[in-house]
Amino acid sequence: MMTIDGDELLQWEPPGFGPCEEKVLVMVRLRPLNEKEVARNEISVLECIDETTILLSNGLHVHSGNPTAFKFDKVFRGGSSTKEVYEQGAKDVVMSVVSGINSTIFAYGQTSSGKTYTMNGIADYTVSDIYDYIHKHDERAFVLKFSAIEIYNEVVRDLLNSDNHQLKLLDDPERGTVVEKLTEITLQDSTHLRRLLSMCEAQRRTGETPLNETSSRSHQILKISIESSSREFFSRDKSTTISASVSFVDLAGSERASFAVSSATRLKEGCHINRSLLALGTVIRKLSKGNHGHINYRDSKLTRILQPSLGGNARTSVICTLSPAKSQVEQSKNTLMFATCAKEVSTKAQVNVVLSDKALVTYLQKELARLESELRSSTSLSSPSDYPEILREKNMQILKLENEIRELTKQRRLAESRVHDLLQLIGNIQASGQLDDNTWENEDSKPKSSQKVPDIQIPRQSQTSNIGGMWSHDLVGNSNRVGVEMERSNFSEISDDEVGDISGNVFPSANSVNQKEGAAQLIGRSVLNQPKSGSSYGTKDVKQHNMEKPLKSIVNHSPDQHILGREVSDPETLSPITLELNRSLNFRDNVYRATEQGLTDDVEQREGTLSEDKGFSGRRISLRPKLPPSIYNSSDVILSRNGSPSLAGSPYTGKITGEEKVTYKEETSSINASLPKLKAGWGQFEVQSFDSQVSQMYHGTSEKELHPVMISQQQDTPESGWPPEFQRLQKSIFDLWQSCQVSLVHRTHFFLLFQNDPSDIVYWEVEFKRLIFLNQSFEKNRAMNDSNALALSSRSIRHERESLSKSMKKKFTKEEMKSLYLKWGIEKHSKCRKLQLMNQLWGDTTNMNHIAESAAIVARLVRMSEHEEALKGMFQLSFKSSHPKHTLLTCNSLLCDQ
Ligand SMILES: Nc1ncnc2c1ncn2[C@@H]1O[C@H](COP(=O)(O)OP(=O)(O)OP(=O)(O)O)[C@@H](O)[C@H]1O
Repeated sequence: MMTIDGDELLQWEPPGFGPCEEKVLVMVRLRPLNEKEVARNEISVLECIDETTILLSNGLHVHSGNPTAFKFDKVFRGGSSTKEVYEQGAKDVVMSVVSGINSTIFAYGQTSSGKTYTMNGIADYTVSDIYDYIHKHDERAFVLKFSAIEIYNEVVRDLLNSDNHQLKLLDDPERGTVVEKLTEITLQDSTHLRRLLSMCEAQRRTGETPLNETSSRSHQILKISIESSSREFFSRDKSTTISASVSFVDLAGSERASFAVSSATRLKEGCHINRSLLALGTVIRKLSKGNHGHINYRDSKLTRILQPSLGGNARTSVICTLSPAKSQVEQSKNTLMFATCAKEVSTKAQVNVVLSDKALVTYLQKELARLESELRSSTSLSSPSDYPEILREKNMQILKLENEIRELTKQRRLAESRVHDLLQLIGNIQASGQLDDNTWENEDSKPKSSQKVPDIQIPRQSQTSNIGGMWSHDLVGNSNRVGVEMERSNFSEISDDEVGDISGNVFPSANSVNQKEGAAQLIGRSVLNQPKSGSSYGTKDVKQHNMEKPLKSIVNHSPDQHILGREVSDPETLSPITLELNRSLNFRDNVYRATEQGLTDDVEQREGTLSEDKGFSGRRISLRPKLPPSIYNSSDVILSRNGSPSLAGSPYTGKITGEEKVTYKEETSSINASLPKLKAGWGQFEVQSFDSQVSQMYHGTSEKELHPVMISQQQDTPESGWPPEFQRLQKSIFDLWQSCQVSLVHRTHFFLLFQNDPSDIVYWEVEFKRLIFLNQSFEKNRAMNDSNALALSSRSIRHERESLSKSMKKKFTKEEMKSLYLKWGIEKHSKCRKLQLMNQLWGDTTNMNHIAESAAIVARLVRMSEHEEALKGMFQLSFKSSHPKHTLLTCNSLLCDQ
């Protein structure tokens, strides 16, 4: 048995963090002869001869006859106090609860042998120790809850609710058997808990039997649940919440019915008591044999409820109480037999870790890193000089994907031409006002009834996501997650309906379609929802053609087909980096979806005070995260997450605390401090000169015809030794962000993410190219005077600013806000000061301090400041080879890291 005490508790973890198999701890407690027994001149037939052995004699006296010795983990003689029983046996098991391990302690024995006497004492000492522990560990926040039931005549009752209702047992796939509608009270302090314990004692069914005037006629289960997490806002432990419960089970007397019975009521009780104890005994006996087979926990409510403690994931201890009196020798023998079987039962104790969303993201990141490192293990490249090699390798992968794209493009064309035919047909049908067999021009073109037309697939609305207003469309679709993503608002040529996943539903048989509605279903919303004017087919045709244009324009934006120095031979080939980025963002999208539910929960918790039932967010590591479908837009991401998507707040939060409000100054300085790292990193990374590329990328112009922004930047004096190429590129990006009205959250994410690793330059390049495209799209909209498209993008950034301004109050203290207004020159009595501030952010693209401060403010508002790496992992955009420690991504390492 492992010893856990005091401060070591939180560091304790079972070997390998996985389940730790251990035997049930079995103790025997002998009580002294009571007054009645003494009065009857009873003699003692039981004696503890050492700390682990008890002798039972069938004869007149324990030393006469032929005593049988029974050995247990611990035996306590009549004179032992309950304190000794607790300290020397029970404490070790019950206090596992504070380290996240469920534990259970049973009292088993015949009536009047001292079960209640022992359990009350043990519960009392446990309460003291738990609260002692909590006081010594004020770096962690604890939430304690209490519930209590009794099982009387196979009926479960809530001891904290006096209405006597019968409670149902439900089977929960994740939590096992749960008691429905059970009262669970959040504890304030030890006095509160003791008050509740007395209340349960008063509520419990007792009755008079010949052996015990206040005999407990029911099985009582008291349960204290403890959840704890670090109080520190940025603590490494914060992301891990541990949660466990300790149960105190005081069973009803194990005597035979006839033995203690004095009335019909007692007889009925005795039958039920015996039935459940018999089921308990059977379960224990089967478990003790090791060869488990089917264990029928469902034979009684008692065994159903106690299932986790019997061979489950709890640490379990059984205290068998005995009367030494000769008159009860048979009952004592039964108790000792039960104890002997219980000794052989094993459980698999396990730390119950509840992962916060943040920890879940970290976990997924690490898992990803591990998988990536496995993939790369053949090359094991690590130094910056190896980056070109990595790039080459990636290019190879990209070429492979490009081939796939070509193949899929062919397939799409084929499908389109069939859709074309079919639409024409439907056009005819619509024209004739009727869809009947005559519509089909000839028998061959008419699909047979109940026959599918397998290779015609309907374009359907693609799942789009628009996180922070960016990266919304996947042009190729889910089956081939390679495509080009671009900002929805700036890509007005493509509507949701057009951006399709060609792997839609298989066409239904034509014969089943005999009405216009049928036809509408047949060709799908994306086609029939076209404007009524003109032929729907014609419109679709044009739009399908347009759909290809952006793809081509991305490829063709550089006249000589150079993308990052790689020649692109096929005009349909996409930029490798675009492809890589897309893959990353799809991954990010998935992670966001996976965490969104928890994040929303987190927000709910922040907004209200901590309720009894919602003390903690987060998921148990063993549970699969639910993946609610979600479509993001820039305002959603800000409003619903209450912060950056990867930065799900604390697993345990009531209201935002003062600690949470990390000062704005700290954030700004941390961002400023990290800028030199980029500078240093630049030197190590072999980069091509961007000057020529950059100039060519602006509308295919030569260096002489630079964009005005670039020209002005070229005239700038380089600041503090930054490589001028990078400065120019970065400033161009800042300008383009501004002119393309790119989401502030995106700018901040990007700016904060890509500044520590020399290889990040690649992403700046990619971002630049993407922005060039967006800018062209913008220009086109302007040229076409497409006020709708332009208004849409302005609206989206305005919404974002409004959303950010709304969250300012929560994220900044009044003083901080005041000093921000002062600093940013916002008049004291002017209106909408928060919005004014938001409108200024990211505006001065020539001033690096302005940029860093803007990023710090936005980061603070969406809580992303210290998590660049986490976000980067989510974007899956690091070329860094994984650190070896990441390869051992087990729960164990996760916990250790925390
Ligand atoms: N170790 C002990 N030392 C002194 N008195 C004890 C001890 N154990 C039990 N007693 C006394 O014996 C009496 C019966 O104890 P208790 O009610 O705990 O028995 P029980 O096993 O719970 O009985 P039942 O199953 O009928 O509820 C009580 O008055 C209690 O104070």
